[in-house]
Amino acid sequence: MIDTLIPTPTDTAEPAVEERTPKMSARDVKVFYGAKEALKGVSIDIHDDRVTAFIGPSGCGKSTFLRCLNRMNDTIPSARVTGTIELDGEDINSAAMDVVQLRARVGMVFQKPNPFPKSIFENVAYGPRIHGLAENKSELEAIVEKSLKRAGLWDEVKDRLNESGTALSGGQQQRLCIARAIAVDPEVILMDEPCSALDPIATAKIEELIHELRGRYAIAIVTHNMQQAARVSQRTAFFHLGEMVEYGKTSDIFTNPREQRTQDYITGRYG
Ligand SMILES: Nc1ncnc2c1ncn2[C@@H]1O[C@H](COP(=O)(O)OP(=O)(O)OP(=O)(O)O)[C@@H](O)[C@H]1O
Repeated sequence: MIDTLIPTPTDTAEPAVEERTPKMSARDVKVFYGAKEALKGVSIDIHDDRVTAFIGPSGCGKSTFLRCLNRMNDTIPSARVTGTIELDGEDINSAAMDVVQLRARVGMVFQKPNPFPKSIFENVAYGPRIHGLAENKSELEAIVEKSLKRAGLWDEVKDRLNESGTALSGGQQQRLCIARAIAVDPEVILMDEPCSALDPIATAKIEELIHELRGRYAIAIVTHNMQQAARVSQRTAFFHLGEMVEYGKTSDIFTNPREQRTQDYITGRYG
């Protein structure tokens, strides 16, 4: 075992789910921004009931890869993606895939909380409404309540649902964004450094929430914070210079990595 400053990961008692079909499966995924190859052939499986963390130094391609998983790179004109990514065995880049539907099934929470400039209620109700998930007002209200409860925000906002989402604190806004993602009944939630704009107390709340949501959704999280990866995830992928260097149980990555580059990173030799 190597000496790191990382808390002991808590995934050791986790049952093996490798035998199950992965929720998402990426094979030889490359991303080019113009002529520059930012991601050099990443293959990884993402499972249900589990948090997968992507770690690595700045610019190594973590966010680029995360964005491939719900085709957010489509919004960047210079980006070109090759390789295959499947969701429940379906190719997400095929012409048959409805990208709006895909982004409901694979929701995303960004680094900076980005609620719409609308009421708290509307922030959560918008997605279910455009996806036709509620037949009437009371069904919509029930979805909003359930989503805010799952995001751990209901008690704080239930008496002010008509106030603007942007008037909430940063941590509350981020939980509102999580409620918004949950409201359309996703299967996967992608989080791109969801705590980097938050103070330690708000961060702890989001980490607790990730822990609670894990049983319901497959979660993939990009984080700069190795302690956070160790606390919240059961699987960790280490990226370096556009490659995915190592992927495995979080406890193995932080205590017994196979690759020298992973060891150098987690012991703070570079990053
Ligand atoms: N829209 C873009 N256009 C051109 N190059 C980009 C774009 N987005 C990212 N890149 C480049 O791709 C590489 C990977 O970037 P990416 O943001 O995925 O890394 P990261 O590991 O998430 O970094 P950080 O931890 O700093 O967010 C970097 O060299 C970056 O400059």
